[in-house]
Amino acid sequence: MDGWDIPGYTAVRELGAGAFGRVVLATRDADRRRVAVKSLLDHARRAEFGLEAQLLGAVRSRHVVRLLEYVENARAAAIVMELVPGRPLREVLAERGALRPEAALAVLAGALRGLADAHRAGIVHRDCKPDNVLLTERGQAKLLDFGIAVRAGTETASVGTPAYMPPEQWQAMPADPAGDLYAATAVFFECLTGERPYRSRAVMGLAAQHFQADIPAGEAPAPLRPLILRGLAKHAEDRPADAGAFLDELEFTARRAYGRSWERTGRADLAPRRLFPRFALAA
Ligand SMILES: Nc1ncnc2c1ncn2[C@@H]1O[C@H](COP(=O)(O)OP(=O)(O)OP(=O)(O)O)[C@@H](O)[C@H]1O
Repeated sequence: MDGWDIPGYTAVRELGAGAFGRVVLATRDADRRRVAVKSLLDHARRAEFGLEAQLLGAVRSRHVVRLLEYVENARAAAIVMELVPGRPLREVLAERGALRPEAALAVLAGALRGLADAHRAGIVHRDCKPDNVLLTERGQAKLLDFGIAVRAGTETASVGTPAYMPPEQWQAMPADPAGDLYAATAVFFECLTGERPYRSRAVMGLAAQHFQADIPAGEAPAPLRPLILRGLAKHAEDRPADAGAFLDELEFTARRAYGRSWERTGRADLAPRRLFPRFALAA
């Protein structure tokens, strides 16, 4: 593969490319283990990339992709991760549009579990969106891409993905876990309806909608509207106290509306092997 210079790893094929790097399926030469390697293309961003690896390495969670190693030398820098056989939620939404409510709830539950573990480690993800949620073969959601994550309380310029960004992130307020609950709810809304909550094409128009527009909870199935209203509350203090508290609300609501096996039903609906036979990453 062009430009591949990560000692100890052999590239197999590209999995995805981002703004500053690319993610490659590779094998670890020592034991032939298959891994995902995110390598840096823009070396001016080495410090940020190192921080991404450090923050990812600080999170221990079944719902966050696991860091195996950070490789750095004069020519290259690479984040070596467990390979998650699955598909990005973005792809699944593009193919299917809205998901059934139980599947949307399973995605939100997985994202909240991953975020709860990140928050427990003092880290705010700041970029929860369908591109950064992988659905495993068993239909579980795993968070990835800690590229703009920071320690809670850090002040930075306003960065993020406009469609999912909470009002306080637009205002460059110190990073707060409550912002991740907002972004996860925007993703949940998209899973339920096939649309983002706010759709202005102009960035400033989108900002205004996040700040002022009525929360479009009416587009979601009636039993789930309270979750949308809580998670997309304009003010952080009106959202659930933390990801764990939001999970409790979710579980209570889901069980009442869809019965005790809502999560099993939702995950079965998301399991890529059944729905997407072309997917063969694990083979
Ligand atoms: N551990 C992994 N296992 C399997 N696939 C992965 C893994 N990590 C990343 N990918 C794939 O690579 C894509 C890009 O990953 P990631 O978002 O971390 O890169 P990025 O360069 O930061 O991208 P962007 O700039 O779009 O945020 C993901 O959407 C996913 O499809």
